[in-house]
Amino acid sequence: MWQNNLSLGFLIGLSFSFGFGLPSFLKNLVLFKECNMPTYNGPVIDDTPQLWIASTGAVAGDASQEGVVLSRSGLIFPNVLLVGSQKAGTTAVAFWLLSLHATCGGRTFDNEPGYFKKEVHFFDHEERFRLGKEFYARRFEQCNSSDFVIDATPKYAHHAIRIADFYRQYGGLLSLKVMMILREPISRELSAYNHKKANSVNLAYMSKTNNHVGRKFLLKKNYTSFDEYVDEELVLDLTTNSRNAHSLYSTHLRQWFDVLQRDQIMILSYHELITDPVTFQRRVEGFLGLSPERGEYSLKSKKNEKSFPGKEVIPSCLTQKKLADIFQLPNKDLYALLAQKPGPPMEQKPFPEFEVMPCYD
Ligand SMILES: Nc1ncnc2c1ncn2[C@@H]1O[C@H](COP(=O)(O)OS(=O)(=O)O)[C@@H](OP(=O)(O)O)[C@H]1O
Repeated sequence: MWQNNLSLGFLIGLSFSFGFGLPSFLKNLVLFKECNMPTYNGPVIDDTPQLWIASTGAVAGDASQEGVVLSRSGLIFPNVLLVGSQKAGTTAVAFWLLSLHATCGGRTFDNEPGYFKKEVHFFDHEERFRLGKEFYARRFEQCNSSDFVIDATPKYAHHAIRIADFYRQYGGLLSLKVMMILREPISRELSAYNHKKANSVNLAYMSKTNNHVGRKFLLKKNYTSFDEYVDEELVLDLTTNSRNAHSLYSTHLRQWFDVLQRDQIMILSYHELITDPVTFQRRVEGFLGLSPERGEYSLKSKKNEKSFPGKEVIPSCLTQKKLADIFQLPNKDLYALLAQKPGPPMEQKPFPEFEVMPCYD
């Protein structure tokens, strides 16, 4: 299968087509000329597009001691962002990635909720963003020997412009890699509803979650069903393109495509994650330049089977039809956008159209 050979072939092909000898580019890590960190003795590279190629040279488990990802300001920021979509398997993918030797995630302070290690919520939480670059970088100080520093905050999908401005200002924009997993919108919305419902009914969880720091994922009111939630809240969010319109993917992707080179962005399919996790994993490995995992933890398809009062596993056909009508044009727009702007070689082409889940009458 081409996917199985993708990572190595891609690395070798790119390295030679861009004039990098394989051994040297494996050593080259992202560093910017303004940076003056005493711990780094490797090459100083300007912030040019070639850096993207250089940074793909890292090999899982081969994170050298000099493998520091430094920004122009001398601070460590993530060089890999998994920006969503919310409820599209980002936790499973982040846990897999963070289990590899070459990767490093955030750490938490004070009484921040534990899941802030996976999702740092810097760009999407105003009060955290206002604390500035040092606040963000402090969470990654322990990553100074990692090739890949990862923040997997699903709500970053909405914040392309802010994120690009930040990296443009402090360095690293051209070597940043962004991944986004897309899930059929109605099932994504149902999953989000269930998540909010679970948190709303689970008082123990709520009291554990730090109210001040963690923005809670709760229902605005105690809806009795997905139908009611759709009618009273979701339709309005979607038709007004509110900040909760997470499933209007093309709107967000257009912004990402404007601020980054298309090859810096990998669009992945949730359907593939659940039906063929090995191929999904190979794509991510190829994109990041990780060698296919060597006995390390691998990505597995594992649905959340937790049950709680009020959980709904399929929507009513009436509600599904209502949402299908709303998503029809945005989905078409998404397929056209992805066809028009093809991504890195390991991305699925054409991007598979979403399959609607079963419903009940
Ligand atoms: N490994 C794996 N394979 C396939 N599917 C998985 C996997 N892990 C989680 N899931 C399903 O993904 C949904 C949760 O997505 P996220 O982790 O992105 O949620 S969150 O945004 O971080 O809250 C949630 O979907 P629903 O079960 O439909 O709610 C999970 O079941």
